[in-house]
Amino acid sequence: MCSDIAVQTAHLSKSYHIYDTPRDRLWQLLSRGKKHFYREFWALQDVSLTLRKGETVGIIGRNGSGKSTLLQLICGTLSATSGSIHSHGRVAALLELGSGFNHDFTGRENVYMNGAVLGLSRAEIDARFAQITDFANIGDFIDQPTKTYSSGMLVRLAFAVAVCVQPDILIVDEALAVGDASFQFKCLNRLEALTQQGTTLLFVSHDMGMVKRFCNRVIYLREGRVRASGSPEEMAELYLLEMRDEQRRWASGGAVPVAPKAFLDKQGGIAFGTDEGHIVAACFTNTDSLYSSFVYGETIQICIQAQVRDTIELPSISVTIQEARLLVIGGANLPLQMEAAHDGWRKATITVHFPAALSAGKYHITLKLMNGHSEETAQLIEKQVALLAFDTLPGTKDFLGFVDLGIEAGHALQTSTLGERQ
Ligand SMILES: Nc1ncnc2c1ncn2[C@@H]1O[C@H](COP(=O)(O)OP(=O)(O)OP(=O)(O)O)[C@@H](O)[C@H]1O
Repeated sequence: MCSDIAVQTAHLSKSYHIYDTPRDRLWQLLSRGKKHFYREFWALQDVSLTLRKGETVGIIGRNGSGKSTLLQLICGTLSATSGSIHSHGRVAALLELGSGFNHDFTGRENVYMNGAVLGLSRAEIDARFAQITDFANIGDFIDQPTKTYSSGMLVRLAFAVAVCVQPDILIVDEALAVGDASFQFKCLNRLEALTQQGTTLLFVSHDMGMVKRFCNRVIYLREGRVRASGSPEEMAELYLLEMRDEQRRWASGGAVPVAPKAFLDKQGGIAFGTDEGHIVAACFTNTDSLYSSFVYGETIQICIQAQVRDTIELPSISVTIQEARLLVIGGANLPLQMEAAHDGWRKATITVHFPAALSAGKYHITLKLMNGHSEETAQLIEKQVALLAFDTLPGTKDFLGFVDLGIEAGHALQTSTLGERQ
């Protein structure tokens, strides 16, 4: 295998035997394989992928699409029905909560057992033990059986072992969702440090924000097969498109499908929606184009034209401002004032403005045409992903983060007043 490859799978498949009744299982035992009393179910089919050293790869897909099966096959806790897997280096995995632990053992004993499974000698675990307990931060519970741990404590200890053994490949299955916010933050920092040192990270998440923030690449599984793989932004949008499609078909009894649509920028991009309406045009008013740049404090103004079928009751436009990796910074849903109907369609033009109270950098604006006035209840008609782009140039104002919240010091309180409140 080429030296920069961490994991390679070829035509990897996993099938389960499904018995419709317990009696069928018994018949199967008695027939000694002469006849089949089961149905074959392919949880994973023909998955070929290559993960390079230091890559952070996200696996996304709806429930039951085969994500956990793939991770378990790669870390060797499940055997494949066909196909091959080659991995290079030490593989540490955080799969089902506490799955690597023997719950009659104490935390300390489990750390040693887990370390040994990962190929570390007793002396090597001794040398890392303080670092592990420090990271897990579960105090005296380290000497209690892990069956007395809360789910958060289990994940803390499992995570501490996995990251402190300096794995070459780290596999994480939604484990982070269990820990509290401060632990998640600590873990994310540690994961970032590990990948910078060359660890390959493979992780499953339903949180598209996390996937966009963390991954270099995303593999989207659907019904056990690789549906697509590519940039986190593209894969998250494709996943969303297909989820939306399913919801709309379901809500409309199959009448309204969501499909890819023409992107308004000729340079290419992602757009999808229904045939109930369109975003006809959009531009920054200062450049009359989809691109612009602003100095801190200037007003950013965009103009949007849209049209919807006259059956749409509550047409609205959602404007979302995103940073370079498309993480949302802010936005608003704005009702559209429609013109009179003409040939079954109604048109509207809206201008939207907000201050460039942003740190210097590149930003995108995603537009969504919707039916309904709130993000939760509205139905999507068209989404143009990151259609507009602008730069903000460095200003003189000094603040932290992306947005200037206008934080200022108030009048100083008398020390004695503070004392009285304690
Ligand atoms: N032991 C088993 N016997 C039969 N079917 C199984 C078994 N384990 C998993 N499956 C099936 O395989 C499919 C893939 O399961 P898997 O757990 O990999 O999905 P997933 O994408 O991780 O789902 P989720 O997002 O819900 O965790 C599912 O339809 C599941 O029901």
